[in-house]
Amino acid sequence: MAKHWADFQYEIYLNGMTGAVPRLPTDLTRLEEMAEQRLGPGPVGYVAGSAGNGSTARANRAALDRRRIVPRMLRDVHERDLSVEVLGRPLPAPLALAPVGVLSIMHPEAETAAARAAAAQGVPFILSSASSTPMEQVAEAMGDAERWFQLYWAKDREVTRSFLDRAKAAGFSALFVTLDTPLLAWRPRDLDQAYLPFLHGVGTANYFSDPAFRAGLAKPVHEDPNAAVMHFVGMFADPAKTWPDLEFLRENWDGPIVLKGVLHPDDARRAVNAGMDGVVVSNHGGRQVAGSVAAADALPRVVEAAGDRLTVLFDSGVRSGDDIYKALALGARAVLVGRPYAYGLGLDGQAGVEHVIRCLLAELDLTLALSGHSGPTTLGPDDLAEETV
Ligand SMILES: Cc1cc2nc3c(=O)[nH]c(=O)nc-3n(C[C@H](O)[C@H](O)[C@H](O)COP(=O)(O)O)c2cc1C
Ligand SMILES: CCCCCCC(=O)C(=O)O
Repeated sequence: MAKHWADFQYEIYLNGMTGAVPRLPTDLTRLEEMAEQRLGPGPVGYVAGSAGNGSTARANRAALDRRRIVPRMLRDVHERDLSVEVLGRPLPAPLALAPVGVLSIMHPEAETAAARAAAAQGVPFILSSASSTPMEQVAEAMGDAERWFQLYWAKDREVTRSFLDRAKAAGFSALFVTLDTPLLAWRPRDLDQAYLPFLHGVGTANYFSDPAFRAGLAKPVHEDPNAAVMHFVGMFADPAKTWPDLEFLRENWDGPIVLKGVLHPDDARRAVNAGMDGVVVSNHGGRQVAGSVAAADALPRVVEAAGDRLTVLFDSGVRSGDDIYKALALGARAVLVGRPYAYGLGLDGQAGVEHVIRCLLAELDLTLALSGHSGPTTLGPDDLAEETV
């Protein structure tokens, strides 16, 4: 029998009999405020912030909230199984941790603690290329657990090649290429505090440890760290890239390639033509295009365009198990979550990230069961109604 993630619920109640209550709230929307009180406005502002006046982030939430679940009754749900296959890999649940850069602003153990939490819960960890920890160290912390690598597609081809070689050698099985960040967006919350973590003594050890990156520096990183950061900022992504450039990645990566940040159905068709394996329907959690379409509103059209030719994943605004349910019902195979686990990390390290994963999946398990589903594979658009007001 598959694991019932919902058992976490009674674990919490039973622990309560000895006076113990969870260290973190089980309504994950409360984490941001707690994190801000604990960690201060700079780092949490960077994590919580979004592009422009925040309308894309709000639209992400509104698009999920507007869709309502239509539960079905009297369907045997006593045995449930949340497992799904994603990119040819069996996963215990339709969830992965999204790539989030420079996690050392949240916790000294940064990506290593988050990756350990993912491994402990059997959820894939997607490591950001802008991580504060070299990818080899993260891989070592994960043993043989499922790990995927997110690539910012650098201007310098040798840096990209070096990252791909390192990721392959470190056992990352899939490549997530982020397309929505050829430039850093206009982010007022960070601008008003003049806070960009990379320039606050944090750096990104993943780049700074890379031989091809270091070859482009006039002085070693420790002699001129700000110059190293500005070199990173200037080359981490490339606004000149176009679809034919994907050929280089296809030639240099043997495993699945997923394009992150696709919102238009024509881009999904282009992904198919370019030999890609999947897309993440995402607007980067509202952090890139101010005024963008909500990710959940874009999802059905991308799913339709992809047919069975691409694995379609989803992120942006997921805060609860019922949000995951809705994304799956709209056609996503699995969902990524970003900010909630970054706050969990900031508040309680590896345990905080595990708490976030377990809350999301317990709530998903219960929402499925209470709505008449034994697992994610039977969900479809008929399980949702859309509020029109
Ligand atoms: C602080 C922060 C840093 C991020 N860094 C990256 C990154 O390095 N690479 C990337 O592809 N996406 C990055 N993202 C975007 C996430 O992968 C994801 O798309 C987004 O967080 C999903 O929205 P959510 O936070 O509402 O779950 C970052 C997001 C946040 C909040
Ligand atoms: C200037 C470097 C930007 C890295 C972007 C990290 C990210 O994806 C995000 O903040 O969002």
